[in-house]
Amino acid sequence: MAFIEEPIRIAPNSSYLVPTGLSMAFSEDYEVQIRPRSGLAAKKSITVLNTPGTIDSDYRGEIKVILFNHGKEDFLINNKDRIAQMVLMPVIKMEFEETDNLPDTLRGDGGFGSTGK
Ligand SMILES: O=c1ccn([C@H]2C[C@H](O)[C@@H](COP(=O)(O)OP(=O)(O)OP(=O)(O)O)O2)c(=O)[nH]1
Repeated sequence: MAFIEEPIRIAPNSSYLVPTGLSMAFSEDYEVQIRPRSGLAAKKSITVLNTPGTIDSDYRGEIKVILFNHGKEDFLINNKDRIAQMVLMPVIKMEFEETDNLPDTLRGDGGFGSTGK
């Protein structure tokens, strides 16, 4: 069944919420991540805007892919085109504990280029 009846056109410098026609259920110990395809990025400057997109284990709606066209030409999507890739990833659950004191490290609060180029 075609869920993209008409080709989708993404203009340069624009994003589009692309329907996949897919819904899924999986264990709550996992998430699904949506990632760009490197070929589309390298050749057409098409990427996934929110990469990696998160599909929660309790989500039952249609999975959608937020594509962004960084290129100079319109990007056309037809039914069954391969526009992104999904990866099943384990989720590590943790509990937070509030404190005023963190253990010391050499780095301390240095970041954002503090170690040089
Ligand atoms: O690229 C994406 C990202 C998310 N979703 C769906 C599945 C996901 O489980 C749900 C919520 O995503 P997320 O948690 O990233 O969104 P939010 O902005 O935090 O919204 P919410 O308040 O619904 O959690 O939307 C997609 O279909 N594609």
